[in-house]
Amino acid sequence: MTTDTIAEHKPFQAEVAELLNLMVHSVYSETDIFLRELISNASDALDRLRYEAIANPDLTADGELPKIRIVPDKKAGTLAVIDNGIGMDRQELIDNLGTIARSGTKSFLSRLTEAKDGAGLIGQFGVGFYAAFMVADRIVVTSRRAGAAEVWTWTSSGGNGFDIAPATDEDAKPITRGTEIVLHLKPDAQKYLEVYEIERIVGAYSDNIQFPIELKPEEGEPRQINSASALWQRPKSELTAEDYKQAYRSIAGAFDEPAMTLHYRAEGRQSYAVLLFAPSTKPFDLFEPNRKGHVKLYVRRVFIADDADLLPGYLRFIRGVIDSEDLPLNISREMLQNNPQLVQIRKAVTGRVIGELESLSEKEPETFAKIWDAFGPVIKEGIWEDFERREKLLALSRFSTTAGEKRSLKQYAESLKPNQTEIYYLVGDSIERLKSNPKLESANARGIEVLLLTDPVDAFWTSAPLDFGGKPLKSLSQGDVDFGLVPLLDDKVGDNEKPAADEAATIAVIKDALGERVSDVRASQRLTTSASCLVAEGAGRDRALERLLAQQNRGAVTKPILEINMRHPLVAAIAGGKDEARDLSLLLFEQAQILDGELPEDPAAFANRLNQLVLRGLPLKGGETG
Ligand SMILES: Nc1ncnc2c1ncn2[C@@H]1O[C@H](COP(=O)(O)OP(=O)(O)OP(=O)(O)O)[C@@H](O)[C@H]1O
Repeated sequence: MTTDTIAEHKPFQAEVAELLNLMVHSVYSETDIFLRELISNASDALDRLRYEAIANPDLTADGELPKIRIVPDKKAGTLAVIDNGIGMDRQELIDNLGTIARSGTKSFLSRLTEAKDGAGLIGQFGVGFYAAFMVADRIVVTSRRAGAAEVWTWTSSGGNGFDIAPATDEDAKPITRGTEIVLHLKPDAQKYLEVYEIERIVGAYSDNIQFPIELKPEEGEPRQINSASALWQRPKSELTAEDYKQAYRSIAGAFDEPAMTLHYRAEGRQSYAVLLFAPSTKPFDLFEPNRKGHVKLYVRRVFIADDADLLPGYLRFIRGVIDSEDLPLNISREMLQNNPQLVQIRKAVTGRVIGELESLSEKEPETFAKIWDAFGPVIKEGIWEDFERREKLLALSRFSTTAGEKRSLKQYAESLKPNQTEIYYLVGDSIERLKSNPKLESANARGIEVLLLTDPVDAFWTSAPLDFGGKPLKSLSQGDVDFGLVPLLDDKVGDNEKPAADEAATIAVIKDALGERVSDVRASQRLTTSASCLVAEGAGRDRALERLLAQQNRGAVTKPILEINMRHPLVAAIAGGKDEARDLSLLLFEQAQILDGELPEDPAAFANRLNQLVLRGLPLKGGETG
């Protein structure tokens, strides 16, 4: 160790600099969270030490008990948070406190810059250590990696980077292992030196930290200010809703209320305690490509991993802890992957979570609606992925339909029309656009309910063969539909009328005009008032899925089928052998594209054609329809 502190100066990664800029010019009222973040880091460091010491007991051979200590110093205007955890060496200080490795940081930062409710967003992202710059204008971190001789000091005043230097002997001596973080508080943050303020914040955010948190007042002995119990190990009967809320906030680092809490102990072939929560708001990274879960694995109260795949990807929004009594403590990360005990736990807990969601949906539909609004699109991934639980997940799903909002398939099944044997849906970009889609006309005329699906994931899960209660799910933009046996609500409307044109002749003319643009032209069962629509082959992909895949360059769009309404005057005009038959045929095709949210291949030619027809003041045969 040297007392010669030649500091090396390093810049922050661009994202950190941007984040710090936001922190320093903070507009957030919730500055309290800085302490929660530092305590949470200290607790992680103690967890990691305990974990590493399983393989390397020397690390904790000194017998020092794990703890976190908070030391306010009014004279110096500093607040210190000290832990005797794993610590950081020089490189770790540089890497961990100079960069943000998390994916999605850039998009988060731009949202943070725009958002009014910054604190809520910070909670979702967990800016962690950097939150301390909301209250401090200078931060000094002194750390000794457990087992190492060297102690390093990291110093920064925000903005233009940090200095890293060997700690002076005087600074190094008191740190046997772990990290000391000294915040030089800004003038307007001096309140954080008050004992009652510190106690209040720890009580609110960090009471469930498993390690003792001690407060060392300027006068008197240090005393513990949290309850330091593994709450999930305590019996349910001892715990209040408030306890659970606090536990959720401290385990998940969240600000919202849990919408669902699941706490139980499994006994039998395996024993483990489970404490899981469903948040009531959506985190920012829900749709990040790496779909990691947030359930922490403990073994006999020792933290093992927070990415152990304890639940399937479609339940990745669930937060909490699973604490096993049977797994070996020295289980390695590689072993976690295929451990048969964990596979069993995963299966059982997944079943419990889904069961709990089911019963919540029945007993507290409004609370369930919150979860569904935030995470429905994620849960629906499971319909596609989890074959075994497909029917259960379908039953859990809620839909916007032509009959109302938040409808379940059970409700749908209860309101089937006479002779209706299928469950119908339509996939598209927006509810408004779907509602005006001509493919709904014939279903509407019969009062048949149709699910209107607008989440991107809907195009995928619907491509699996699905049925609910023995009724197949069927797309209204794919294959044939036959509503023939379902009576019309008002049998004077629409499709009981006699076709105005000769079907075979009309279709031949249109086919000739459209050539390669379509794979077929057919008379439609779907339409009552509109002239035409486009559908996909029954056996192929739905048009919405094709469009989505084509946008991502993952597959070519196949040719659609043009369906025409034989009772429509435009169609009749084609059959009338008018000179305009070709233009009218193209128009039927292009209209249908536009109604599906697509652009005609040649918009200029389309506009031109339309203008020509309007100018000619084409006399239409039959009555005017919509
Ligand atoms: N007291 C500490 N002891 C040891 N390492 C620490 C300590 N504080 C921070 N670190 C290291 O610095 C890293 C960055 O901390 P930071 O709080 O910014 O993010 P995080 O803890 O990884 O994420 P989050 O705050 O979202 O949980 C941590 O992952 C950890 O490796």
